[in-house]
Amino acid sequence: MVISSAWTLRQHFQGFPKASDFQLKKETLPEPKDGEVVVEAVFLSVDPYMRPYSQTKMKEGDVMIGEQVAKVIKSCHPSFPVGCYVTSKCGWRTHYVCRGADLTPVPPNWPKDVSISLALGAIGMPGLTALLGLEEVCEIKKGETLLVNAAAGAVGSIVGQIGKLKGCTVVSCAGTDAKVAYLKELGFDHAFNYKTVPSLEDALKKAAPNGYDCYFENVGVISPGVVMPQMREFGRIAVCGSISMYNDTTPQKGIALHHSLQV
Ligand SMILES: NC(=O)C1=CN([C@@H]2O[C@H](COP(=O)(O)OP(=O)(O)OC[C@H]3O[C@@H](n4cnc5c(N)ncnc54)[C@H](OP(=O)(O)O)[C@@H]3O)[C@@H](O)[C@H]2O)C=CC1
Ligand SMILES: CCCCCC(=O)/C=C/[C@H]1[C@H](O)CC(=O)[C@@H]1CCCCCCC(=O)O
Repeated sequence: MVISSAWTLRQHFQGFPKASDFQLKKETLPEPKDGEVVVEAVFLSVDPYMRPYSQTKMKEGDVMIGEQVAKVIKSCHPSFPVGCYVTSKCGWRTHYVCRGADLTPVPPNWPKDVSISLALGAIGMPGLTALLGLEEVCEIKKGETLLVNAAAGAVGSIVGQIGKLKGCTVVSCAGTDAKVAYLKELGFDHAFNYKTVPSLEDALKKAAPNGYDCYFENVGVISPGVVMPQMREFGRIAVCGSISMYNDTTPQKGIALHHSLQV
């Protein structure tokens, strides 16, 4: 018998999420049927999308959505033997009975010195988002100048690193000096703290006097009025997210790049 603990949404978030919006519940799991497995969570992910998606895709009392890296502890599916690792969208819970068809295997040749948590990060959804945004949306090319914000985050840090691998000049910003130091460690060409620079406009101009070919927008805090005049002719903008707005209780006024983002 396996008892699962699950974090549920006690009530929809109003503004910034609070601990009291969640409730931990226990549940006794049934035995797996043919084609099913029981998984045990190893790593859970907490991602920005959960804030807006909870509003539209969850009802109060539901288990929090999310992906996890998990270990198979009981199996009735030949492709997922006991002991193998998988990624699974089974939310914030310790254990779950899943259909094998809903699981993605973590490759068995995963390097021993690389944490499997990366299957939720650089090698998972955030890394793929970075790759797709740069290659498919921005169609980035060698020699171009790329601007990325939330650059120390799961998506932004991969955006900048792919940009460097592609031979681009990477201008990055983040919200603390410690993060800016990390961006420099990653080898990004320019990094600044957008909260403390005297003028965002000047910081962007100083880093790239000839302007930007690509802008990977994660936050929604640099106003279009500042960034648009600094885009080069035929420049491309990937509006990946607008995290600074997810906790807003009233929509922000003015022109924004993110207005067509929907969940
Ligand atoms: N379109 C898609 O398919 C996907 C879009 N996304 C989007 O990409 C963006 C980044 O995601 P991800 O890298 O996973 O995020 P992380 O949680 O790794 O990083 C988020 C960072 O955003 C910055 N930030 C700025 N304003 C706020 C705010 N008001 N509240 C919280 N954080 C803020 C902070 O960095 P700092 O201190 O530097 O300001 C924070 O650390 C999000 O907008 C997300 O929704 C993510 C995955 C897929
Ligand atoms: C205005 C909201 C913008 C949110 C942008 C964002 O962070 C999107 C992330 C999704 C991306 O499109 C690809 C994904 O896998 C992200 C999460 C989608 C999860 C849906 C979860 C539903 C569930 O588990 O039931």
